Amino acid sequence: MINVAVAGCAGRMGSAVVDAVTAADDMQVVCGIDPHAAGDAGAFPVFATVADALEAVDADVLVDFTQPSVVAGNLAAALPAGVDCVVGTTGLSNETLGQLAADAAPGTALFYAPNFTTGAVLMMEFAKAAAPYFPEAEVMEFHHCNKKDAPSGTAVRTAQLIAEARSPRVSEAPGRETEMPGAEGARGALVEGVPVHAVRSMGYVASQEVIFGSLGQTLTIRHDSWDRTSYMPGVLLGIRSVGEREGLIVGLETFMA
Ligand SMILES: NC(=O)C1=CN([C@@H]2O[C@H](COP(=O)(O)OP(=O)(O)OC[C@H]3O[C@@H](n4cnc5c(N)ncnc54)[C@H](OP(=O)(O)O)[C@@H]3O)[C@@H](O)[C@H]2O)C=CC1
Ligand SMILES: O=C(O)C1=N[C@H](C(=O)O)C[C@H](O)C1
Repeated sequence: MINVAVAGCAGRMGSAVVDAVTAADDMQVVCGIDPHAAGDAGAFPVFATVADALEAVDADVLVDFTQPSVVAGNLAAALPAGVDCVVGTTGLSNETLGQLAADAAPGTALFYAPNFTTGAVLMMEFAKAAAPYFPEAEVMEFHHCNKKDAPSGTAVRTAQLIAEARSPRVSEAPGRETEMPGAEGARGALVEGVPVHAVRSMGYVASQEVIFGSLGQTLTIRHDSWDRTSYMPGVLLGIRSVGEREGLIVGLETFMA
């Protein structure tokens, strides 16, 4: 039985993780961490901080779906204590993830996936495959309006993968110099040289399009998450896999067969 602590257990993703772990035969939720829900009576104890939780319960894995501003502190409490971490919270740079993993106890792993859906992983793989053949690439991402970070972690990772895979022949697509006064930002944010556009609206869960262009043609790769259950098989795969690993691991593709 894998003992799982869920940080952000009262949130949109955290509550879905609690349901998915509870429904699985080989793992159980031993506690939650969520400041405003701390002390709630329920199927498991809820603590205000990761440090409080790890003093009170024996957890094998910490799953974190919290906020960009708090995830680093949670990991800094769990990793040196030898608790493997499965992280979906976006907004941390690769450099910060590396520093946190360097402070982990021996044999302990930090697994971060900017997106736990198989479809988004494939979208990024397809974008990586297309990038050398198209001089132009832009990312459009669409999320619910309560999202706390822009651009999304998935969009940032996609831009990084495109930048790494590009041939030297990247086009000079019209940029900031074409933005009209009072409409600065119209061409998006440049992430690793790739324009990224973030849409926030009620109605979306999470969607992304990657648009490639070359002479007389475009190629659009699109993924949609319509429901947060789409992330759960990937999160459970991470929980089951992380115990055999050590150090920093980025991307669900590492564990996909
Ligand atoms: N990698 C992936 O596949 C996915 C990643 N995400 C990412 O997951 C994160 C969470 O998203 P979502 O569930 O929508 O957000 P929510 O705001 O719904 O949930 C976050 C929860 O964390 C709580 N919280 C705040 N501070 C702490 C703390 N110090 N310790 C523990 N819990 C805390 C919040 O409480 P309160 O509201 O009271 O502040 C809230 O209940 C985001 O970064 C998002 O980008 C989301 C979907 C998929
Ligand atoms: O906040 C969200 O909802 C999501 N966040 C992740 C991201 O930033 O890419 C994953 C998915 O897009 C949903």
